[in-house]
Amino acid sequence: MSEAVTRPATAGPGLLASLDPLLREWLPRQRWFAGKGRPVTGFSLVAATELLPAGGKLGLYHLLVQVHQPLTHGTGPGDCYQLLIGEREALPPRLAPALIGHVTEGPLTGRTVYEALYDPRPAGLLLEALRTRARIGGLRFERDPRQEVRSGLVPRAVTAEQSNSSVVYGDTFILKLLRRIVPGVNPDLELPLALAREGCPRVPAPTAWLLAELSGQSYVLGVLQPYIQGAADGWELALRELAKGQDFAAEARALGRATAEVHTALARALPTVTLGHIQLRSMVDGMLERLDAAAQAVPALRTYAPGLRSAFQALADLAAEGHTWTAQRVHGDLHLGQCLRSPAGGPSHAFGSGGEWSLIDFEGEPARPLAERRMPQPTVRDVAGMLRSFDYAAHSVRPSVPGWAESCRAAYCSGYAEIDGRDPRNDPVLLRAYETDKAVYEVVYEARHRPDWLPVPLSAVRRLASSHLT
Ligand SMILES: Nc1ncnc2c1ncn2[C@@H]1O[C@H](COP(=O)(O)OP(=O)(O)O)[C@@H](O)[C@H]1O
Ligand SMILES: O=P(O)(O)O[C@H]1O[C@H](CO)[C@@H](O[C@H]2O[C@H](CO)[C@@H](O)[C@H](O)[C@H]2O)[C@H](O)[C@H]1O
Repeated sequence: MSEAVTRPATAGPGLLASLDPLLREWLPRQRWFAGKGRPVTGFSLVAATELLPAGGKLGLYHLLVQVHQPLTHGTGPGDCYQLLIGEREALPPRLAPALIGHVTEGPLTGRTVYEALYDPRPAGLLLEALRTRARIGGLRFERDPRQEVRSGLVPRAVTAEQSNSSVVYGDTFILKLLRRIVPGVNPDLELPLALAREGCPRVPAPTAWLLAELSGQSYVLGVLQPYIQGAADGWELALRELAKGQDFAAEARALGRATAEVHTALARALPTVTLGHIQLRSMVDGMLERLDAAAQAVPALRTYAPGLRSAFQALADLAAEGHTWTAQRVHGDLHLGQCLRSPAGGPSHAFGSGGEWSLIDFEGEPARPLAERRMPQPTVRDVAGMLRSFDYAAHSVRPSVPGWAESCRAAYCSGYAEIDGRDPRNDPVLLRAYETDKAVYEVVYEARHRPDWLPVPLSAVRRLASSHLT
């Protein structure tokens, strides 16, 4: 493994010529590929780092690749993706699912290339580099010096549906490699670090992270954090209870408390601002623009657009009357799948007693620009995300359990108020606007990624478009 920290970072010329035809076919099939539905017309190499030399038993490249695609609106440089590419003479059967293809062009002709994150040796090499705080070409492997990482922890790929890709090491750490990368500070590292500084026990503190320095710009490529052993996510737990016809209100209330604890710590750690008329107007304009774009992309949304617009307009009207709201850094894409509960009485690392809720994945909505994801926002945004999630769970089981979502939604808001002192339901116009914005996002997300699920957010759209405030 020592070669990871000593090998110079140069990738052979023509590498992309070998990979191009294979990536065109493979990339759009990946869950984390954000450009689905638009043809891939080419690639350019942003950076290539040779982690193990090509042509031997196992060659390994860390690549940042820009994918050329026609954009929906205008032109642009195309999204940049992080890839860890292995190349061998042949793949052992255990790696068959990781196959990208057999190379027929360029310098790797005759070799087999594959997704190397799912191969224990390359995955182990990344951990070793983080452990030893290696510098390899433009790659900087950083570690919190107060947190130790044992060498030799056995890697295992996470197979869950993800927007990025993760590997668990010895049930001790989990490394998330970000797939679509953008220059700048990534909230998925920034916010957990800030929360760790505040001593907030609700979020696993980053142990180590991977950065790239390219042409004077910094990119966050990955984050290693303690793995919560035996944890179940809120989505799994909710569906389990629903299947038994069981109420989930006590857990929902605990989740409301956990959310408020994280919000309180974020407000202490990072600046808060007051949103006045001008900021509110531009926020509402953003919501209206997203709705228009969504209605363009998903025809089923069009008939509800006037009703949905009224939810945003009501917020603009309040702002025009002089109402102001406090904004702060928030999670930005909070839903049941982002909440992990450690087993009662079981191991939970440094997270206090067993059976506690933790929040993960502070990346925000991956499709939104980084600057927008890092802007202070009303905390109601996260609350709305969770309320939507209870609704999602209730709509995804048959037979339905009457009143289940409503009881969770109420309990969650009560739990939130127990910590924060303010009940999100006391701000109905703001809450409806954010729930509507989220449901519109979900319609687009489902149309793009899981068309069978489209009826779930559409049912909320129907409700939100016709709900009139009393
Ligand atoms: N600290 C952790 N402990 C245990 N499991 C985790 C932890 N962080 C993430 N996971 C698991 O990995 C999955 C993906 O993590 P997440 O941060 O949501 O990635 P993505 O941004 O790719 O969706 C989660 O759904 C969860 O099951
Ligand atoms: O994978 P991410 O955490 O980045 O989030 C994206 O995918 C989510 C689905 O996996 C999506 O969430 C939507 O579906 C969930 C059920 O699968 C539900 O609990 C959420 O409330 C609903 O928004 C999320 O929106 C998307 O950004």
